[in-house]
Amino acid sequence: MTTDYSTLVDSLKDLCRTAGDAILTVYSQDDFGVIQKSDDSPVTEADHKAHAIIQAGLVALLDIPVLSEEGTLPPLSERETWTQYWLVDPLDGTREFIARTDEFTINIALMDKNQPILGVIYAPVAKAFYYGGKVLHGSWRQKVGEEPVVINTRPCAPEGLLNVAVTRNHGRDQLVDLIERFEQRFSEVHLTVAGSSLKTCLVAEGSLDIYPRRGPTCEWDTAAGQAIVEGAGGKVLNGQMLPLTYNQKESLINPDFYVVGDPNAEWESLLT
Ligand SMILES: Nc1ncnc2c1ncn2[C@@H]1O[C@H](COP(=O)(O)O)[C@@H](OP(=O)(O)O)[C@H]1O
Ligand SMILES: [Mg+2]
Repeated sequence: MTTDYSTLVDSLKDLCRTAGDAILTVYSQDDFGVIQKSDDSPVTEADHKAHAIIQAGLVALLDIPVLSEEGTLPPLSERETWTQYWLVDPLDGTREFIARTDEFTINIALMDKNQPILGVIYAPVAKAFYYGGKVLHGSWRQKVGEEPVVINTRPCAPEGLLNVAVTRNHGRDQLVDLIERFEQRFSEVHLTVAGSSLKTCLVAEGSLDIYPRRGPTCEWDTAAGQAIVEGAGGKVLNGQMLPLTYNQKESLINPDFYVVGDPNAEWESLLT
């Protein structure tokens, strides 16, 4: 059976809207409960509500396994048998949600042979979608109620400005050396702080050049963004300058990675 990816993406956007509204209902409360998970990261009622809506909605769309931050993690022996699966972060940027910065997202990736082939990211406060991937032959940004706009990454030249996406939270100390190297190579380096997968979206739409991430993240934090940035002409590289891999080990922790808008720029000497 062939999949109609354009129809599928429309349904994914509807599902994100529904989950986003549930997240915003919690966000509008003066006081919502925050629980610390075993990895010491926070989780709220909004994460759980979004997870339940997305899990049920995805299975109804395409009945393949769902791997979600708020679901159960099957052992690798079971996950290895999957040819396709949904990889989901129902609320990426929970710390942003708790700090009320508005910069949190829903992330849904369709994985095929352990590669993200389609991604949808939704920012509920901005009411903005980013979506795309190789099966759609491109990537787009769309505000609710408006037409989609094609997005492309931008070229990056050593003599010019380098605009770098950085996390607002822990993990910035590991970037100090790298940013010094950037400052030696580029005439000007500008840092843009943003929460969640929005950093990858800013590279995908050509607003920024690179999002370096050192320190732990999980596969559901990167998969949808990777599909989108690849559809827009960029790449997500590990420290060996190879694409990130998925579903290859028991743990879903990513290595350090670099989202680059211009894959032809001379990154290797800077990043390795
Ligand atoms: N110690 C840790 N282990 C695993 N992932 C971590 C982590 N610390 C941060 N992250 C990941 O970084 C994401 C947030 O990135 P940022 O701070 O740049 O917005 C978190 O997403 P969640 O909010 O979905 O948990 C989480 O997945
Ligand atoms: Mg999350």
